Amino acid sequence: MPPMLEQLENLIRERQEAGDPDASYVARLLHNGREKVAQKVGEEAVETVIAAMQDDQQAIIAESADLLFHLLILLVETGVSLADIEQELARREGVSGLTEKASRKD
Ligand SMILES: N=c1c2ncn([C@@H]3O[C@H](COP(=O)(O)OP(=O)(O)OP(=O)(O)O)[C@@H](O)[C@H]3O)c2ncn1[C@@H]1O[C@H](COP(=O)(O)O)[C@@H](O)[C@H]1O
Repeated sequence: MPPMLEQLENLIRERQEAGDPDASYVARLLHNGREKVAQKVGEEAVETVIAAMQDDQQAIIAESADLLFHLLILLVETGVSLADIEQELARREGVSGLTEKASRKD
C-alpha cells in the first residue's frame, strides 16, 4: 500500500483513540457514528463517478482523494486494516476477473 495511505490510516486510528470532535474532522465524523461515515463514502463515490462522467481530470483527482480518505475512516470504524485489503488483493493476484466470474455457481 502507498505509504501515504498507511500514514493516514495511523492518523485516523489516533483520532479514533484520542481525537477531539471539536478540533478534528476525523474525530467528529467517527463520533457521529458508522452510518454517517458510510453515508460520506457513498457521497464521495457518487461525486467521483460524476467527475469521471464529466471527464474532469482535476475533479476526478479531488473526489478520488475524498473517497479514499473517507473509505479509510470507514475501514478504521469497522476494524478493517489496509493490510487486510492488501491480503485480499494478493489472494486474487493472477486470477482474471473473467475466470473468477465464470467459476461462480450462481
Ligand atoms: N485528507 C483529509 C481530508 N480530505 C477531505 N477532508 C475533509 O472532508 C470534509 C468533507 O468533504 P465534503 O466535500 O463532503 O465537505 P462538506 O460539504 O463540508 O461535507 P459535510 O461533512 O458537511 O457533509 C471536508 O471538510 C474536507 O476538508 C479531509 N480532512 C482531513 N484530511 C486529513 O486528515 C488529517 C486529520 O484531520 P483532522 O481530524 O481534522 O485533524 C488532516 O491532517 C489531513 O491529512
